[in-house]
Amino acid sequence: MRTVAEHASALAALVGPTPVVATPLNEALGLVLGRDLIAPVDLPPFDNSAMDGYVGRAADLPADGTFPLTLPVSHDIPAGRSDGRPLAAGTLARIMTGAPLPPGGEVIVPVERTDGGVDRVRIDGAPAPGVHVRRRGEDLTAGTVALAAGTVMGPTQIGLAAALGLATVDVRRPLRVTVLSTGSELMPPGSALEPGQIYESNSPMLAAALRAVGAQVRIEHFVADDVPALLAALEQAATGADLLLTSGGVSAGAYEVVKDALTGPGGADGAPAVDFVKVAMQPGMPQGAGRFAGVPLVTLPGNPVSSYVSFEVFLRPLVRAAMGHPDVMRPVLRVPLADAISSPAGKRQFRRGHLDTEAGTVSAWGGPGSHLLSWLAGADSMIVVDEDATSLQPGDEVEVWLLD
Ligand SMILES: Nc1nc2c(c(=O)[nH]1)N[C@H]1C(S)=C(S)[C@@H](COP(=O)(O)OP(=O)(O)OC[C@H]3O[C@@H](n4cnc5c(N)ncnc54)[C@H](O)[C@@H]3O)O[C@H]1N2
Ligand code: MOO
Repeated sequence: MRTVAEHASALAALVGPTPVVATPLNEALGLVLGRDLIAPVDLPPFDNSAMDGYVGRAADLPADGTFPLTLPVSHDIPAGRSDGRPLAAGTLARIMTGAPLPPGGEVIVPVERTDGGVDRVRIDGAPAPGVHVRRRGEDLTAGTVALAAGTVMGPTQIGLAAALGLATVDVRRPLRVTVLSTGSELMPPGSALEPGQIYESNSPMLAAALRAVGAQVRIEHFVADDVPALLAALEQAATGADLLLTSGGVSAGAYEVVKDALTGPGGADGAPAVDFVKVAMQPGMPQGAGRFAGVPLVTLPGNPVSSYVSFEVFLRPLVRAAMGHPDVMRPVLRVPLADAISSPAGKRQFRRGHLDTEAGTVSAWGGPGSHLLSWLAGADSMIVVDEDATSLQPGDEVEVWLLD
């Protein structure tokens, strides 16, 4: 049996980083910069006022001068005025927040320290020159690194890139994943179920989980346990995909369509193109990985909880790494258990968890069965029990992964 770490390494070897592409800013949320973003302009781009008020010359408005003092207002400088009209000696200009300082203007008097006059204004006191002035380049200087390669483009990083006048940023593009579920018992939503049939839930769940980490997902219509039909569906699924993801059909019985279709030589050297393996974990033991038509392929077990846990353990880190994320793991805590749990010897167990933030404990949420989808949907965490632990008591500390 493979360890969890061994299978994770096998998958990592299969899927490389996505290319860095110029991407429109409004499509960059959550994507990772592939190279340093160099500021093309200064921020702020020019000296400007931080206050609505009046701007004067230092010689006309000495901070230790005699106030009140009344001076003529020569002109208005609203934000956006660009003619650069100089400030005549012995006058003030009305200036608004964000408007450029006129040549000669050094002292900003907030409107609150004046009578607010339009043609002439009474000044009740003057700050020192430079106070309330936002200097060109004081936030960022043109030619320096605004955002380093590896930065995740969140709302504030997008704001900064926009302020620098950039329409696109060079980010690793989303990984393109095609999801394909298998099983003759599976039915689409809205259909009437015959005995033995169930509604298909893995592809919507896996697609949503993949989209939540920024992947671009296509769902191929799920296929029956029929090898030619699966091969045809995989051919279609492989077009334009960076990764193929199947669920179901990989365990030990008959009618294991994924295993049946993909076992046997397929690699260039006659080696199997897909390895079907057992991983020492519960749930999620039967796994597979390889290539189909040259495209990396990961085969997940069909039980819904097994499929989702496999996503958390293997796919989520894989997708995040391919997209250049600095952090591929969920936030991890060490938390004491509220109740006893048991775990199979020699397997890493992933139990659905529920945190009690007041008590500072975690409980197993539902049993270990890999069909218990409703308990999975109610869990806020995953409890990870090491391979060598078989019986844990209340108060024992366990590793807990925080889910969204
Ligand atoms: N004799 C053995 N039987 C099983 C073993 C074993 O080692 N020996 N392993 C068990 C484990 S562990 C798992 S996990 C499952 C994996 O089975 P498959 O990957 O072949 O999945 P299926 O047999 O196709 O389905 C299992 C189960 O999940 C339901 N399912 C499948 N796909 C979907 C879907 N898209 N949406 C909703 N539900 C789905 C399916 O109806 C089955 O109930 O094998 C054990 N058996
Ligand atoms: O490993 Mo299966 O995934 O236990 O249910």
